[in-house]
Amino acid sequence: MTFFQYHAGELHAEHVPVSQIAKQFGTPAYVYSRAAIEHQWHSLDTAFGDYPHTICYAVKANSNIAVLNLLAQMGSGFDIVSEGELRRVLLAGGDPRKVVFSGVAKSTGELEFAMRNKVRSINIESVAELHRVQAVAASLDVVAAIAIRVNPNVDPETHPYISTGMDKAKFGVTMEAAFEAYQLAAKMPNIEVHGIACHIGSQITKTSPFTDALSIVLDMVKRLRDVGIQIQQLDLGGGLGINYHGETPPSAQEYVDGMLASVREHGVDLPIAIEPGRYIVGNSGIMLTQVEYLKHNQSKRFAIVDAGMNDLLRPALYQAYHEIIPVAEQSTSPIEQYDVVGPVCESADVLGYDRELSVKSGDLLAVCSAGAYGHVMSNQYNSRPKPPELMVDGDQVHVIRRRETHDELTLAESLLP
Ligand SMILES: Cc1ncc(COP(=O)(O)O)c(C=O)c1O
Ligand SMILES: N[C@@H](CCCC[NH3+])C(=O)O
Repeated sequence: MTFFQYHAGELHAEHVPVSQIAKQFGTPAYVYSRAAIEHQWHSLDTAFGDYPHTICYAVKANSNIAVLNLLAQMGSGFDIVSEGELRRVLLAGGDPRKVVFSGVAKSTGELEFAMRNKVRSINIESVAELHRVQAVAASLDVVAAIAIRVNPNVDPETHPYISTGMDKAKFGVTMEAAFEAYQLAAKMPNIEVHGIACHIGSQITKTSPFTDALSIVLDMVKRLRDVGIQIQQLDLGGGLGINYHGETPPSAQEYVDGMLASVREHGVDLPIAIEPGRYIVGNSGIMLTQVEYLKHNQSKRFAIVDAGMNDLLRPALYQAYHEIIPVAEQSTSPIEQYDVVGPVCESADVLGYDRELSVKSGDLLAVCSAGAYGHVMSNQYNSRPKPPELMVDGDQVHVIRRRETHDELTLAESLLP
């Protein structure tokens, strides 16, 4: 189901013509669909049926407080990786008792903040961190609930930059070290062993890496049981992929069914938490951009647009493919093959190579599947203000982050005395 569709030759976001959004708010701009976000979240939630579960949306994928608020209202929990993300969750009305805290480098200050706000679980990524968590909890005179994020050494078969569950990755604790770390944690006075966590990577388009990792996790849960350590929650991470360019990832139901079959088979039917990010917001957003100039040389044609790698980094960083489609379906311009490039002074500033487009200067284009790891990874390189974020809800458009101004770009800077 898509909430971005053509009607009468015009791309719409829900009921709003996208050209109208561009006219009112300018370009570049991120446009999200509320109904799409809700649909994706519900599809995962209902897939669990009455099996005890918490969906801990991965805030890093899109951390706009309006998005978080929407999810909090639906009952979502959150996966965070920093104090900043926890502050956003709290601002958005999220429940800290449904928050899991991941990340390899949690500072003492961040741990204090998380403990003061009573997050559900601190997902420990090293033995050194376990010692720090014990020390911080003791200094606050609290008991911190933890999970150990294990690294099952499973290949998620995705881009190497977004693979996290193999032994060469910095994430998590190897299985052998985790078994020992749990026994150490069980003896620590200010630690409560709550769960086990595992996240093997992102944009995973097959079920097998998830079930392979899960069966390793479940074996560990049973081993821990045998030494008297009772795990209360399985946090199975995020990573479910989406369709950017013809991928066919498992559906929410297939993904969840795979998990439930596995836990039942192992006799370990504990409550499950998952940490989906991309699946919920990825295809719920587009980035709108306008063609500034067309240009060609002997070997290439370029459609030079007003959005660059600073606005959407994924193509430059991961060679990620995002569909680029015209906002007006019909055009009188000839169809040509273009590299769609941005204004930034870098050769990697390409949103898409060799795209068949019929465009002229002034035309609007939509860069699809931009709702996850889009605005959150944007930056002001080349002193370019960040684009606005707009949320369409039926026939309404809400500004959920206004366009940054040029004045704001230098606000935190000062001249030498
Ligand atoms: C610990 C953790 N949880 C959840 C996610 C969300 O991943 P995705 O957006 O692929 O669902 C990530 C990012 O890969 C992560 O590092
Ligand atoms: N930023 C990545 C995903 C990273 C996931 C973080 N654990 C992307 O855009 O695909």
